Amino acid sequence: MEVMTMGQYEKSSVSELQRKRLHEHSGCLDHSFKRSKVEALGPVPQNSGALVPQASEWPSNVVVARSQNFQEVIMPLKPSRKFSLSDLETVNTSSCHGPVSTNYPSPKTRIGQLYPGCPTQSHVLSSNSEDLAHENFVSEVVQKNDKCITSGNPYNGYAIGRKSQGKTVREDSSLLQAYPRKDETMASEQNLTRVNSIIIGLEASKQVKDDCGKHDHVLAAEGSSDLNICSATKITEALNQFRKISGKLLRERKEKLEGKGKFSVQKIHVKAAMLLKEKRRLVNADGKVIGAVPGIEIGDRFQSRAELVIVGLHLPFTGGIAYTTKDQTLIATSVVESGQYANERRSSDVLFYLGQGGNPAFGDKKPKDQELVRGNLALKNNMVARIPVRVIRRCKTSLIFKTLGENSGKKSEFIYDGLYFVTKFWQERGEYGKLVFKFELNRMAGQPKLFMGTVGSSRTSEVRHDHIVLDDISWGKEKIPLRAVNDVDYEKPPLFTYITKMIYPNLHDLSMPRGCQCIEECSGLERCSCAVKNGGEIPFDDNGLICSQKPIVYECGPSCKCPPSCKNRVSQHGVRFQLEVFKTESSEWGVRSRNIIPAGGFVGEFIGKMLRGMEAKELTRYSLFFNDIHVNPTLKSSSSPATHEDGFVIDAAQSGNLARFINHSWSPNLYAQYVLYDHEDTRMPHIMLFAAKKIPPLQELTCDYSNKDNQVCDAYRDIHKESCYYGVRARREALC
Ligand SMILES: C[S@@+](CC[C@H](N)C(=O)[O-])C[C@H]1O[C@@H](n2cnc3c(N)ncnc32)[C@H](O)[C@@H]1O
Repeated sequence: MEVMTMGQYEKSSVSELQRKRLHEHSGCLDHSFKRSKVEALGPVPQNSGALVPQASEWPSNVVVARSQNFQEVIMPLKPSRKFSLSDLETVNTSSCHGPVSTNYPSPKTRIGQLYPGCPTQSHVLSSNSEDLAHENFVSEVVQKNDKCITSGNPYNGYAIGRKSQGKTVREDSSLLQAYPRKDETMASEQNLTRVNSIIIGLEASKQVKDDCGKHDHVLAAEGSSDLNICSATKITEALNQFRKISGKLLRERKEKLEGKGKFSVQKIHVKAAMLLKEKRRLVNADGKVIGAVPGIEIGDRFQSRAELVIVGLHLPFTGGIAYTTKDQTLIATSVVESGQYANERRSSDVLFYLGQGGNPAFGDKKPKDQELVRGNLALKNNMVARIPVRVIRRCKTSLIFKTLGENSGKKSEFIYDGLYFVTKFWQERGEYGKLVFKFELNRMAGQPKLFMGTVGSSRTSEVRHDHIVLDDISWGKEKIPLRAVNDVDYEKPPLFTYITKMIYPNLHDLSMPRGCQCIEECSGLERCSCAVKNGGEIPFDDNGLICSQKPIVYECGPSCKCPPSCKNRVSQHGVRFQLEVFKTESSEWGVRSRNIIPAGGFVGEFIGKMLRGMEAKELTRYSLFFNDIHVNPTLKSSSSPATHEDGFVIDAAQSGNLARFINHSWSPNLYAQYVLYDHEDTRMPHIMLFAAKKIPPLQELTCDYSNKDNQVCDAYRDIHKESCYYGVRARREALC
């Protein structure tokens, strides 16, 4: 029944109440610490009075936490139960500071975050060894068998070490995430299992099970000496040095220019960073740290990209994806969400990250398709190996940094958001009409939430907190998940069966067209029979954008000899843009894209059940019928408007796809193009929707269903004329 402390506990700031609570826990506390038997893990600082008992005397089931002032509290754990964060709730950690002391939430309870996974037979000790004493909140987990010592900073995760011949060999690892703050997410056994498996994934070949008994969370990491210096103190020092040097260089440059002419602050930053590199003052200089960087916490803010380099969080000065080589495989270590590119946030935990390359605004002279190389390949490898990547977000800030003795007037800073898993990647058409890679990154569970103030996550807006009511309305049937967002109420879109191919009437004999004989890509030359049907041309450009509207476009089909990549196969490949269903202001559902859609870009097919008009007894709000006498000669002339009974109807009420949510507008940004490729019945072509003009992200996608250009028509064409969401009937904008 006693609270044990080490070192300065007598002078500790643990309150009476706290003592009492600790006291209550102390049933199984071993009192046998003896100063004479200290086995320090390094030189002991004067003021620490560190006591580290010999292994044989380590009490079982205790935990020692360290407070802000390096005061330790020993707390008992009940035998046979796992350590719980509540055991440490009372530790006095009233304030703290970190490498960039701007935005730390109260560290209360965090100090315990190191321990939840410790097996009960382990001891959790603090250490005041010199190198640890300079780090804030460092504690150590020491295993009883005298073989493994796990030490770490509860703010950063673990540093891993081993006990060898009575000496501690510090082999730090930055591979672990910090455990969550208790008040947000309790570190659970599940979390630990996950974290363990990450490490195992990362360091499988280095696992030191033999040394460490059965505790596979104790692993030797590579680059140990580098990682050792990754402490908060080292980081703070490096940052201070950097700010000093870059400040001096900036002042000199300003003086030289005497207020005239411009200079690049970024270049000066790079120069200052290089000077520090020469002095070997950079942290994680080789960029090999995968996972959390010791000494850096979620929420740490940095003033420039150069500072990310200085602290080893993200090494390239400009590139968005940092990667390293591990076992001869490229592995991404970090990405910066700069807000400059078409990255999108699905939520605060899900990021769609644009791959690198092919962007004329950034190095590449001409837009081109992105390739699966360098950072893109690395991110893919992270996905395959389930290796997390650090995410750093650029934030718009109201903070004015007062470095250099003056207001730098910074409008943005960089904030460390934590570790993310790459969960998916795909190709789509980018802003320049070229293929780009998109990676879906999901924030690892169990990390502290990011309190970021205002964060500019995308080029257009601040972080969006869309209320996602459904992750994927296609239930995995489309290549890209199509989420449903509802910021109006909590309703989900109406249920229907999602299909990706048309359902045709049973009786109808759909004959396959004769395909072209082109072995390679089709071209507009006469020998391509599909091009001939298209009037001697391929109706799509090299970027897959449709060149002009036609009564019918003939794409190459299943009986053509050309490859699937043929330029004359576009709409049959399905949805490429990141589309979503959303609740509109009129409380109906609509569709929009999270990407820019270039003019002529293919958006989707109106899919449903094809019915003979006569069979479609009632038209629903999800019915479209063909009303084009050029396409369907069986229809009557336009002077006597055709009804749906004359031809065919696509009904998407029961079974359909995303297009069933596209609304009508008199000023649409999409148009319907008839396309044939897998059958040749002109009475029931595919209805493919293409962008009539460049459509900015998040603008509602609309189509004119009023049979305006002898196209598709919905059952409500007359209603549209009277009551349309989009106001009075406007003059239709010219198609590009
Ligand atoms: C293909 S659905 C579009 C999705 C629909 N908004 C929903 O929530 O399911 C077409 C139906 O939506 C409604 N609608 C679409 N555009 C409209 C508009 N501009 N004005 C009024 N109603 C419209 C009509 O009821 C129409 O029949």
